[in-house]
Amino acid sequence: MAATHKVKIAARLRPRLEGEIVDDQLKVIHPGDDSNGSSSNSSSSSFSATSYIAVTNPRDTSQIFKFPFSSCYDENSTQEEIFRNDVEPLIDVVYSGVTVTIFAYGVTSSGKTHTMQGTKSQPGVIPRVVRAMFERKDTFPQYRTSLSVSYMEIYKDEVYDLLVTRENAPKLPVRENDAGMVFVANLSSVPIESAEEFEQIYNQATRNRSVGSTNLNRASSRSHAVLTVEATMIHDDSNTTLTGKINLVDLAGSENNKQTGNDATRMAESAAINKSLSVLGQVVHALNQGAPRIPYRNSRLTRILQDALGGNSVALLICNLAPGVKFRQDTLNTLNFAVRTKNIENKPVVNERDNRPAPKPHFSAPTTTQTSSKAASSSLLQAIAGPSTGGVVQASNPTAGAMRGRMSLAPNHGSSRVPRASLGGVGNHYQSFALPANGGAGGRRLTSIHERQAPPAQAPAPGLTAEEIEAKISKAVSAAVEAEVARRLAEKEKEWQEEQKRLETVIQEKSEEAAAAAAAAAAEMNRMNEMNRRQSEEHRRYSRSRSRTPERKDGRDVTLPSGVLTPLLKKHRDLDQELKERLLELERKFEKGNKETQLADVLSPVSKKKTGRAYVALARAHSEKGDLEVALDLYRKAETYVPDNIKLKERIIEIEWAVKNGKPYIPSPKPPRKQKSKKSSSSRLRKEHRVESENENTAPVEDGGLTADSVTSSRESSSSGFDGSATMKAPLLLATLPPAEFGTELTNTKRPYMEDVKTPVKRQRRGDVGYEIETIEEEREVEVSLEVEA
Ligand SMILES: Nc1ncnc2c1ncn2[C@@H]1O[C@H](COP(=O)(O)OP(=O)(O)OP(=O)(O)O)[C@@H](O)[C@H]1O
Repeated sequence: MAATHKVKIAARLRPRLEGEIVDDQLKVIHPGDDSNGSSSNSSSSSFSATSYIAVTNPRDTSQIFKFPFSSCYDENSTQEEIFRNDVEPLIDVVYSGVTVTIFAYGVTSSGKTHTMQGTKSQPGVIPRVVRAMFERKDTFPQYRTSLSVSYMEIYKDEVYDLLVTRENAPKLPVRENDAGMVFVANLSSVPIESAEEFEQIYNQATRNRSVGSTNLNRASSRSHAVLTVEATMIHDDSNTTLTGKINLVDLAGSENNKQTGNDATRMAESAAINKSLSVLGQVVHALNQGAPRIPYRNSRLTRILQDALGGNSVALLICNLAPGVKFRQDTLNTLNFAVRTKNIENKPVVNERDNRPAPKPHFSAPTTTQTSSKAASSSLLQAIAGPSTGGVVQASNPTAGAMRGRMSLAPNHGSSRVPRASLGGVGNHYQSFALPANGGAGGRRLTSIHERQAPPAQAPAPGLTAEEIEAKISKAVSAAVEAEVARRLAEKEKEWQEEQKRLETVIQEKSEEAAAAAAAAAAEMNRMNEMNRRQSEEHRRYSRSRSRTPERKDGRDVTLPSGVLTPLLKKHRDLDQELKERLLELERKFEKGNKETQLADVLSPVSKKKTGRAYVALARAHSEKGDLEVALDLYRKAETYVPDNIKLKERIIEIEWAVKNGKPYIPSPKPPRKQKSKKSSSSRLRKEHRVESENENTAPVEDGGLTADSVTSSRESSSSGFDGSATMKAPLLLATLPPAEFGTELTNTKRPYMEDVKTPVKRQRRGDVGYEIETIEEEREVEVSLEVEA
């Protein structure tokens, strides 16, 4: 008959902590409470089959979720109550040779460690269990009973022995024996003689546990801790050993990194914690769904808890709840997890071993079962089964007889730290009797083989005695059994290797992904740094040149005044290598494939200057209009014709800067034409100037170029529209400027800039008079210098 025991759930709400904002949306309701759950703050917490946890839906406060559990503890509950109600009855189950697992689950800071470990004044489940184990130890006079303890933590998905000093603690492998039992290899087990001795060992070991401070918990567990107390009961008369165990698991809490304020180390821990808890959820889900494959192997935590979830142990889940508002969603998650877990059915078995030497296998030997211990555990399991338990619980080990004698290694308790079996019960030199009841047991297979071999024995060959026939059959059965065992071992080994390979591939992939991401991030970082460096370099240069004028005036932005760089650049022209390179690059860029360049090549020097001036004038008109990108383009075209004009280069840089930084660019008023006779000393220049002066009002076209003067005269003579003759005379300019825009621009730019230059009042409006004069002087230079240099 199938013996099942559902995982039992106890929910515990911790009291409010100092500074915590708590509302009344999470309550423990006991039978007899009114509909508002007003009695949940009764002085004594309650334990009842019909208690439930009530949580108001955070999205719709009119809706209340109810989570009924066989045990619900409110914020006034004591450690003693929880122990008496839910834990103590399990002690006798342990002494009947069954494995019991109690685990505390909940969000970080919900009180798991408090419940399991407690404090000196309020000892939790662990110290109370050990005390009770010692108290019960001598009540089974037919057994010689000894207790031992092992303690491990799963930190970032690696298992460490907490009973050895941290420096010496290697990562321990999790393995599975051929009967499908999971165990931690080389985990030490320490015999204990008294509760006091245990406490000493435990306190020391707890200091080895990974604990860290987060925003939510000053001493937050960064690992899952599993303490196992094992009772070994030797029955001398029957020469059998009964092994009962209790696993006490303090899980690390699920974490929301936004709330915990985790740093990089804590984040890595948190990721491992959350991942293992998520796999735990998947395991529970798969068990509920009756999935063909349960993902125990996806984390070490679930592999180790395998026996407690759908395995062969009796399990109690203590669900810890935090009352704070900030935990509301986590509380709902925890309760949902608990609801799903309570449907999981385990099939507890009695772990009993026959220490007598193996009898010769006999095909017709009657199967001997350990009825006394089975009966004891069966009745105990029935006693602890709550209303949620599915039917009569009956532990059985149908193959104990079949296994008899073959597993005769006695557990070694002689030395103080002996690598021993832990959860699941099988160490490298110690065999458990627990066989999975859900189909994979080697023992069952052996039984069926035994049965399959039986028929030939019932038809003895003629001429052989009964003993001879029996011997032959026994030999055949032994051979078959050995072959089967070898096959199963090979299968397991293959499976294990495949799993290892798969994990290695996953790890490899993940590390490659991480490396690629890190490289990309580093490259991006370098690019950003380089950009920042360039920008600040550029900014520094400009700031230096602007240091004579305040950044802001009357709260409004003052853009970089044009021409302000002139003295500086002149002075440091040869030294400013970067600027030179940039200018050269700009020249190259615009020279390459530029029609203007080709045209400039065939123009005379004078025509080049004139065309350049024309472009400057147009560019200036655009910049005054705020159309900086077009202006920039025109200035660059002008540069094609007058590549050596330093003023022009400065202008281009200034406008580039303004465009790049989204700043306005306010050009100074158009400078007055210079008296060329004053500036120029060469007769050649004077002659050219004369020619230009003569042609000033006729807007001459020379070699297809349009002079700045022609545009200027058009501007001054026309208040609207575009001069058609200019269209004919300036084909190059028309290509860059639509007539309509040009007309607008003519209207807008018609202003008496000559007067402006000379009127102190106007200059004062912009601030510093001296500065203004200087600026305008330099402005003037940009355009006039074209003539001068020609
Ligand atoms: N029932 C309780 N009575 C009084 N204080 C409690 C109770 N439960 C928890 N606390 C207090 O709440 C705080 C957080 O509890 P605890 O460290 O046990 O949480 P935890 O769930 O183990 O957290 P983590 O997962 O981060 O380790 C502690 O200061 C603890 O003393």
